[in-house]
Formats: sequence, structure tokens, C-alpha cells
Amino acid sequence: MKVVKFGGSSLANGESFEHAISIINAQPERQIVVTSAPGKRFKDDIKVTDLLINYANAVLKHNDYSVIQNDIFSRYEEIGQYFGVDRAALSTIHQIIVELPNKDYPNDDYLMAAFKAHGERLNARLMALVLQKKGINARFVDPKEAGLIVDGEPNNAIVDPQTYVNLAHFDYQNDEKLIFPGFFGFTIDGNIATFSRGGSDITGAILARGFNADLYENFTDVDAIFSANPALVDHPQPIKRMTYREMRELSYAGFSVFHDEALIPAIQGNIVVNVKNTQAPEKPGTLIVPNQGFKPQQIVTGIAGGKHYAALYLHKYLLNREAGFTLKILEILNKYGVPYEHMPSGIDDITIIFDRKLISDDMVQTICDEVKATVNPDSLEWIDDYAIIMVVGEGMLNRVGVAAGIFDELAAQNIRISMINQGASRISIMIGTYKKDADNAIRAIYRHFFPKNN
Ligand SMILES: Nc1ncnc2c1ncn2[C@@H]1O[C@H](COP(=O)(O)OP(=O)(O)O)[C@@H](O)[C@H]1O
Ligand SMILES: N[C@@H](CC(=O)OP(=O)(O)O)C(=O)O
Repeated sequence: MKVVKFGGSSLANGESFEHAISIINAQPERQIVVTSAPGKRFKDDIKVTDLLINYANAVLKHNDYSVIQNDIFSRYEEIGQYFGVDRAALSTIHQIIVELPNKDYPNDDYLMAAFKAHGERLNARLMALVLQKKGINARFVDPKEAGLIVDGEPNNAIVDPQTYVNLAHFDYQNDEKLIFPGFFGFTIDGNIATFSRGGSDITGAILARGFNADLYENFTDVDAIFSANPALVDHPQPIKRMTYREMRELSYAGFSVFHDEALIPAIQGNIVVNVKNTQAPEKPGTLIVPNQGFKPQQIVTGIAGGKHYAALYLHKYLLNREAGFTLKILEILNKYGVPYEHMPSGIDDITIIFDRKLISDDMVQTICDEVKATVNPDSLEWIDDYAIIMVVGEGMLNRVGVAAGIFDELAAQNIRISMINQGASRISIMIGTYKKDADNAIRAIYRHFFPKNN
């Protein structure tokens, strides 16, 4: 049995639904289907998830939201009408959308999560209706019914291990297609909580592990995962096969095509992931496989970059001799619930790198003030202009001269490096630079390792 997940770009309108349906029907073993919310139909279109966020914000601010309600419904109506779905079934979808503000939520964060989740919840319902209309034995399954339980923050949830026990007991027939909405689960108290953005990939991986699938096929809008973001590099090399840990590092650093957290259930269940194109399902796509026995074909597999970082740089003489210095800083971060990403250090210096999306401006000020008062550094600098580039490859293990090649290339482009981190993970080199230099740095490193593709 296989789990197939369709991204929002693959379920944006009737025509793309049609492609997805032919993929579902092409193989009887494609039994578990995970849907995202309708995505962009054209470049400047708005994803339904973003419309739902606007809707929730309008409700919270007591603004008029009737136009947004109609915009959201029209996305489902367009798809429903393409397949001639009953008016009554479509008006149920309309009813659910307009009823959202009238439900009870424990707080505003849970309200936001519940609104967001309806992008996928309604799309899975619609997919089941369309399949049934075509005479296919399909069933919409809500995460509540399947026992997909989540913990943690309402808009950044993590799966509860009890989910796997529940899924193992879920009853279904051999000839049945189960249509699950991606992106969300239910807390133990029965409230909706979503994964982080792009989290339908996580649902697919959870179901693949829970149902012990033979393969997790993740359908998107590109032929494969490429060695660099195709928006930055012209015709980058497609990756045929890569390991879980390569993908985790690359998706964490910017390969948005597959969510980094989705690798964890796949790793735990030893499930191979196949990223494929909905428009070209005959192409092999990319296989993401276990690390054991993997034979790398080249030194570097991929080069990713993210510009949403910031760093706190601290300098203090004899820092290495002061017991508890790092602990005091971490206690401050812990007190304010601020996670950090990386912490490279030297004898007198330490740089703490943060995901800037997770820290407000006020929090930056509070942390800087408190760190100053607590550890009394000789100097402290908050660097908002911070990008991270990650060069990843199993082929780098025990290889001499990889870093030298990267740094020569960056020097030739006059790109300043503010941090290098190699060693923590033996298959990657992390480079800190200015945001303005990040794209050029990726291109330069790509040219160095993939000269034939230029
Ligand atoms: N290295 C990469 N390889 C392929 N696609 C990438 C890469 N890095 C970023 N992307 C982007 O990821 C997009 C697909 O991811 P996403 O938008 O989440 O798709 P979906 O809507 O199918 O979930 C591609 O259209 C591409 O722009
Ligand atoms: N719809 C959600 C979750 C998701 O995974 O979407 P997509 O598969 O289109 O990236 C989002 O936009 O974040």
C-alpha cells in the first residue's frame, strides 16, 4: 500500500484535480490520499491557507469578512462545478466556512489553527465527493476519527506517539481509497492544531508510518528535487536519490519542496519517500532513502540557503575559562521560550543564530538587555542581516579539500563569510553571510560542484 500526498499546487483547480485523480486511479495500491488546501492557480494568486489566515485575522479584529468568505468558497465551488458536484454538497462546504467564527475556541491561537486547517479539511471532503461521483469507493477520513493526536503549540504542533497506536487499529477495506486532509490533528482536548506551514507533508509521513506503507509518494509541481532551488539556478541538476539526513539538512535550510519535519516519521518507519511531479508522474522524481548502505554518486548533493536568520554575537576575553557562561545565556532564552538554531563559538567569541521568524522586535531588545546585564560581555551585537547557506552531501564524508573549494569560489565573487560551521554534522558545511550575498553565493558554489550543468 502507498500513501500519496498532493501539494496545494497540485490541487488548485479542476484541471489539476483531474491529474491527481488519474494518479490515484492508476494504481490500486495508492490507497491513502493526503490533500493540501487549494494552492496558487497562477503566479499572483493567493493560497486558500493564506485566505483563511486573512479570514481569521478579520474575525479577531472585528473587521468585515464577507468578501473573504466568498473568496474562499469560490475556490471550492470552482472545483466542485468542474466535476458537477451536487449543489447541496457544495452548500455544506459553504456552511462550514461561514460557521467558523461561531464555534468555540480556547483562545485566538486555536481559532487561527482551526480556520487554517479548513483549507485541507474541505479539500479532502471535496476530493472524496469528486471520486465518489466518478464511481470510486472513496471515503473522507477526518484526523479526529483516525486518532491523529497532536501536542505542543496550536500553530506549530507535533505528533503525539499515541497516533501510531490509533492508526494501527484503523479499520478500512482493501478496495477503499481513504482521503485524509493534511496539515492538522486534534489535541487530547479535542481542539484543532496545525503543523507549521507546509505541514501537509508531515501528515503524509505520519500516515505512511502509521499504516506501514511500502512507499510515500509526495506529488508536487516540479519533476524532482534539484541540487539547488530552481528559482535561483537555471536548470539545476535533478537529484535521483538522496538520504534522509541530506534531505533534512537541505529542507531545513530552504528546499521548501519537502518539509524537514516530515522526514522524522519516515525515518522512524523506514519509509522511502518519492517526490514526483503531478503533471509528469511517469518521471522517476527523487527517492529519499535510509542512510545505511547509501553509495553517494558525487561529493555534493545539494546547496540550500535561507535568509530568515539573525545572530547575537558576543565577545568576552577568557570566555572559555568562565564556567556557566553559555548556560546563563540559554537560561535567558529558555525563560522567554526562544529557541536558537546554532551556536558556533571560539575562545573569546560566541555567535548564537536564531530563526528571525520566531522572534519579535521587542523580544530581541529584551534578550539583548538581559544578556548584557547577566554575562557582562566586552561587546554584544545583534546582527539582523544574516543568511545561512548549507552545502550538503554524503559524498563529503572523509573527503579532503571540499571546504577549500567553496571558500575559493566565494572569495573570487568577493562574498564575505561571517561564520563557518563544519563538523557538527559530517555531511554538511554551514556558511553564514549577508542576505544580499546569499543568492550569488549559492550560484557560485553550485557552479563549482556542478560545472557540467552550466
Ligand atoms: N531544490 C529544490 N528542488 C525543487 N523545488 C524546489 C527546491 N527548492 C525550492 N523549491 C520550490 O519548491 C516548490 C514546491 O514546493 P511547495 O510549494 O511546497 O509544493 P506543494 O504545493 O506541492 O506542496 C517548487 O515549485 C520550487 O519552487
Ligand atoms: N496548506 C498549508 C499546508 C501545506 O502543506 O501546503 P502545501 O502542500 O501547498 O505546501 C500551507 O500552505 O502551509
